[in-house]
Amino acid sequence: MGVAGCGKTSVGEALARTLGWAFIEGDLHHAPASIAKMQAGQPLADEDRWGWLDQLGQMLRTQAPVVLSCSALKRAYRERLRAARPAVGFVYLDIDKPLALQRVAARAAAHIFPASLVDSQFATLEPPTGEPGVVTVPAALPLDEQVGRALALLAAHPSQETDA
Ligand SMILES: Nc1ncnc2c1ncn2[C@@H]1O[C@H](COP(=O)(O)OP(=O)(O)OP(=O)(O)O)[C@@H](O)[C@H]1O
Ligand SMILES: O=C(O)[C@H](O)[C@@H](O)[C@H](O)[C@H](O)CO
Repeated sequence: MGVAGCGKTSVGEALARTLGWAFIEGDLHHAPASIAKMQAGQPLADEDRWGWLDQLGQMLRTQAPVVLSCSALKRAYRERLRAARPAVGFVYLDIDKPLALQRVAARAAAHIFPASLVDSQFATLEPPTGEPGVVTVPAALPLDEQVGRALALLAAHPSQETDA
């Protein structure tokens, strides 16, 4: 979990590969209207995200063990996923705004998400610090170290699946 550009896809895929688990790319399950909204430079609102979160929650419930990439920016969004799958764990990829902007701008031409929306991601973000079943991983660390830290969460909570 985390804002655009924090590394959800990169870390999630690498973690799933290491574990031999399936990987679900949360961005592929946004409604077409939500994709269009982001492409038009408008941030998603709660109403755009509830149905998407419920769909992802159902996938967590039925396809576990699995690694899912999902922004899950607000506590209420994470609670929605926890309600669907109580054993879910979260890998919070902690990134600062300059690095997120740099990463999102670098890939803007090939991606649904414009750099102009990065500010809104940080405005929406409620960091999960202090919530149970969360590991915070700096987004600037090398990938293999990030995977190692995510695995440590699973070692501490063996029944936990991971939402990167
Ligand atoms: N640990 C890392 N070190 C250096 N670069 C990274 C790291 N993780 C990801 N990146 C780079 O940052 C960019 C964004 O990564 P990625 O697409 O995985 O993030 P994301 O959170 O899934 O983004 P989004 O949700 O906006 O699609 C990519 O160009 C990726 O190669
Ligand atoms: O909740 C959201 O606002 C979205 O899920 C975004 O975070 C993006 O889809 C993603 O990060 C960009 O690729």
